[in-house]
This record gives sequence, C-alpha cells and structure tokens, in this order.
Amino acid sequence: MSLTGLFSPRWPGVALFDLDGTLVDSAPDLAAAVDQMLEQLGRSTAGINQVRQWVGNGASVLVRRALAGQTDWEPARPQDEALFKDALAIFYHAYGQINGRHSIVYDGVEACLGRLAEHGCKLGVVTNKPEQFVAPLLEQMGLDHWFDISIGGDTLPVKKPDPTPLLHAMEALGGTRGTTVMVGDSAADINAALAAGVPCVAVRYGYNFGQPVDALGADAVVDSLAELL
Ligand SMILES: O=C(O)COP(=O)(O)O
Ligand SMILES: [Mg+2]
Repeated sequence: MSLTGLFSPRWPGVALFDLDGTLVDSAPDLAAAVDQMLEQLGRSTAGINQVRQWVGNGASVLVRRALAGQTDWEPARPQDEALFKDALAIFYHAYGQINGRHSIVYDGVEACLGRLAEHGCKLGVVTNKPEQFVAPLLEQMGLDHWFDISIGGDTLPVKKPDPTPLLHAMEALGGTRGTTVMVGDSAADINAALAAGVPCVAVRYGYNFGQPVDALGADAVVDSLAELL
C-alpha cells in the first residue's frame, strides 16, 4: 500500500496508536526508573541509550532485560525469581513517581490526531505499558482527550504482538479490519497488526529494540506522523 491515499477523508474509521516510541518519547523516564532500580539492587546503571532498546514488550520484560543486561534475556532460574519480583516492585514504585517527568510528545502527533478526529475517526491507544501508567502519562502529555479507549499491556491476558488487544480496541470503537489502522514503532506493533489483519503504519523515530523498522512488513513507514496528513 502506498502512503498516497492511505489516509483519506473517509478512511480510517478507527486509528489505534502505540504509546511509547510512537506518541511519546518516554525513554528518559523509563531509563531513570530502570537505573534507580539497578542502583537500589547494587548494580551498575544501564543508561538511556541502552534502556531505549529494551522498551516495547512491557514492564516485566524491560526489568528482565535490565537484570540480564541484554535484550535477549534467558528464562530466569527458579532461584532468580525472587530477585526479579523485588526488581519489578522497585521499578513500579520508581516509575510511578517519575512517569511523565521528562517525557515529550513527538512532533507531528497532535496535528495527526487532530486531523483524524476532525474527520470523525475514532482514536485508541494500544500499548504494552502497564495500564496504571497509561492514563497518568496521557494526561500529563495533554493527549488524553483524543482517545476513546486505551488498552494497556496488562488490561487483557495477552499483549502485543498478540493481535487480541488491537482487535479488542477495534471492536470497542466500532471498527472492522477494513476500516482500522494501527500506528506503531516496533516489531511488536507491526506483528500484532499483521496477525490481526489490520493495515499498519510504522514510525522510524521510535525504539524498535535498536533495529530499523523498514523491512518488517508495515504498509507504510514514516519519519513523522505529520507525513500522514
Ligand atoms: O512499555 C513498553 O514496553 C512499551 O510500550 P508500547 O507498547 O507503548 O511501545
Ligand atoms: Mg512502542
């Protein structure tokens, strides 16, 4: 699908957006919370460049990656589970306090949401970020008023790349596969959209585990959501 004509006055009827790395650059806050957790456990900090590459599969995986010091974490040995639980609790507490402090809305986001809403498109957020952090971040970023639904990583029993959260949001907003688009920054978003049978726009400026998004099967890849106008 070419980008020309991808967005028209009548299409899409439902647009679903990933949050971290697509609407909001939240990596500074996530990195601060991860580093606070590592420090509290007596470990060396990871830093934002590293943490940015670990975001995209939810808080539990982020904490497991931080403990392993790499993206491909090994399944924890039973004796490591207690450490993981402690680390996760520290991370949740730290991120709950830091969430939104250094995060910023990417250029082009407001204009894109505004134009879609103007055309009667229903907007939703489908993120792997735990639900309790989603509304506070959207509110602080001044984005909450655009969205009719938000699904967090723990709202349903499964998260992206499983298609279920996308399909759930799509149906809740009265959309169908033919009238819905997913917009995201990572393989988790693109694979969820492919599995759901929903067209997908990928943004290049996000995280995607430090890898380019161009060859992952998205219908369009953009440098800014303003390109969609
Ligand atoms: O919390 C994460 O790992 C990422 O969340 P996202 O799905 O909004 O990119
Ligand atoms: Mg993302």
